[in-house]
Amino acid sequence: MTNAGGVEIPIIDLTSNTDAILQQIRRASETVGLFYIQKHGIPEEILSRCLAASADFFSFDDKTKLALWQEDPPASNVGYRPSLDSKLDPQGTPDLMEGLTLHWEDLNADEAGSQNKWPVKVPALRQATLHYYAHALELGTMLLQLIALAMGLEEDFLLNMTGNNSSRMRLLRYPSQSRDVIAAGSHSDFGLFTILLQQPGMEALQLAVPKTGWTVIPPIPGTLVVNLGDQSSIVTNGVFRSALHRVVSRRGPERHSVPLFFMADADVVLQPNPVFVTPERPSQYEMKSARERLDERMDASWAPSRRP
Ligand SMILES: O=C(O)CCC(=O)C(=O)O
Ligand SMILES: [Fe+2]
Repeated sequence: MTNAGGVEIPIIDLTSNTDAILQQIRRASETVGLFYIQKHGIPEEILSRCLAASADFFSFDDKTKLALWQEDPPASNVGYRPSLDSKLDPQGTPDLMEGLTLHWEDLNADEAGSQNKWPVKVPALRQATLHYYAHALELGTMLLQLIALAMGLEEDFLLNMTGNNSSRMRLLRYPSQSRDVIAAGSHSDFGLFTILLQQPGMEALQLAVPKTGWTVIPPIPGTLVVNLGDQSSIVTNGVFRSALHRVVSRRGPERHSVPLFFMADADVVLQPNPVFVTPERPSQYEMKSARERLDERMDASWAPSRRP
């Protein structure tokens, strides 16, 4: 457990007994929608190499980065977007981070056929990010099963929603700051859950905790953060909470992070599982496809295209 402003956020040891893991996932998911995992099996150097290659990419000039331009979704969901191009909180100020979005491809597949946009000037980026992606997908598969069991559903319930691997990874850089600012607006993630790799030593992520308010979720050595997204709330009719979070950049150097979003496939119809719907608790969500819901959220948070 770590105590964040009076709230207990578990650090779940993934090598411990399954019942203990499920109990901790369930409790965290019903209260704050976020937990840490440790002994997750991904070697430290895979994480640090991914962050280092990402930092290397972002250090290049705008021309190099803008060559990887991501068209407005839904036309495209891979590529580069500069700072101020999204409003994760549609009522807030534009987000300060720049980002390169990737989707899964096999490292051994021919790069020429890749749907990702890779910078020719940073050849090491592909290997470093896909290495981490491969490990994180394995971990994500395990989490899909554990979270489904923690929901009281069949082990394969969430896995079956993600058969096409609609996951997305984003490499993010937050610029250095001369004062504390909201760098990514308050939001919940759109998918089932997110595995978040944070740069060691930099406190910036904050979680809205009921009755407590914004609480820092610091990077803890040897751990990764897992936060639930809206699709997990929908499946459980609101019993599992999607974590409301934001990023506050502190005065100081730039920061890097790598969220990996696990999402239901676009054609999956999202609705509460019947076990969560009772006469006392009718369905709180309209039946819609994952694609429809994603498009709605993207439309709301995507600032008008500023392609230079
Ligand atoms: O950079 C972070 O720590 C969080 C980023 C985030 O919340 C997001 O991209 O959805
Ligand atoms: Fe997020």
